Amino acid sequence: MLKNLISQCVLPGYRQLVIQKQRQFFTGLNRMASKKYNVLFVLGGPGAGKGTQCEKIVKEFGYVHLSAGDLLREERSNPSSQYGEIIEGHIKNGTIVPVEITCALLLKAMAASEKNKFLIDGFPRNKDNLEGWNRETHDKATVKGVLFFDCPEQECVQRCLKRGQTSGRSDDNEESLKKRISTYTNSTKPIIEHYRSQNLVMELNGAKSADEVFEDVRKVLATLE
Ligand SMILES: Nc1ncnc2c1ncn2[C@@H]1O[C@H](COP(=O)(O)OP(=O)(O)OP(=O)(O)O)[C@@H](O)[C@H]1O
Ligand SMILES: Nc1ccn([C@H]2C[C@H](O)[C@@H](COP(=O)(O)O)O2)c(=O)n1
Repeated sequence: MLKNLISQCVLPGYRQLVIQKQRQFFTGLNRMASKKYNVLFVLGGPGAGKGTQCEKIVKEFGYVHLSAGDLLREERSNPSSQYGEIIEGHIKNGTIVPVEITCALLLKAMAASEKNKFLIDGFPRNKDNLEGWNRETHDKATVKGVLFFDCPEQECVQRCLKRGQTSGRSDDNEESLKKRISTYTNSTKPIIEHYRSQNLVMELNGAKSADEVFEDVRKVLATLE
C-alpha cells in the first residue's frame, strides 16, 4: 500500500521537479553560451584616419582595437606561417587576402581577449570578407555599427605618402596606393553601402583635423553606450 502511494504520488512529483530543474540548468547554460562579441567595424579609404581614431576611441571608450592590416602584417612576419607570401603579395598589390586567413586571425585575437567590445579596423573590405565573416561569426558576434571615415582621395594619398617616409610599409608608395584606392572604390564602398542599407553606418568627415574628427566620433559613440 505504502509502495503504491510512493510510486503513484511521490515519484511523479519528484520526477517533475527533476525535469524542471534540468530545464532551468540548460537554459542558464544556453544563455551563457549566447554571450556574443560586440563589434564595431571601422572603414574608410587608405589613410582616412581609421587607425588614428581607433587609438583615441580605445583610450576613452574601452574597446579593444583589432586592425586587420596589422594582424596580417604580423602573420606575414612570422617565419613559421604558411601564409607569409600570399599575404605579402596581396599587400603589395593592394588586393585583399582571402577571408579564411583574415577571419581566423581576427577570431583568434578576439578569443585571446578578456574583453567583449571590439573595433575591427579595415574589415570587411570586400564581398569575400563579408560573406566569410557572416559564415564564421553569426553565432559568435553582433555587429553594432560601422564607423565610416569619409576622406577625399587626394588627401588620403598625401597622408599615406607622408606616412611612407617613416612607416616602412611596402604599400605606402604611389604604385601600391593606386591599386589600394581602386580596391577601396570597387570592393569596399559596396560593403559600406550594404551596411548603410541596414542603418548601421555612422559616417564621419575624415578630412578634418584628427582632434576635430574625434569630437564627432565621441558624439556618435555616445549614442551607442
Ligand atoms: N585627421 C587627420 N588629419 C591629418 N593627418 C591625419 C589625420 N588622421 C590621420 N592622419 C595621418 O595620416 C596617416 C594615416 O592615418 P591612419 O594610419 O590613421 O589611417 P588609416 O585609415 O588607418 O590608414 P590605412 O588604412 O592605410 O592603414 C598617418 O600618418 C596619420 O598620422
Ligand atoms: N581585411 C583586410 C585588411 C587588410 N588587408 C591587406 C591589404 C591592405 O592593402 C593591407 C593594409 O591594410 P591597412 O593597414 O591599410 O588597413 O592589408 C586585407 O587583405 N584584408
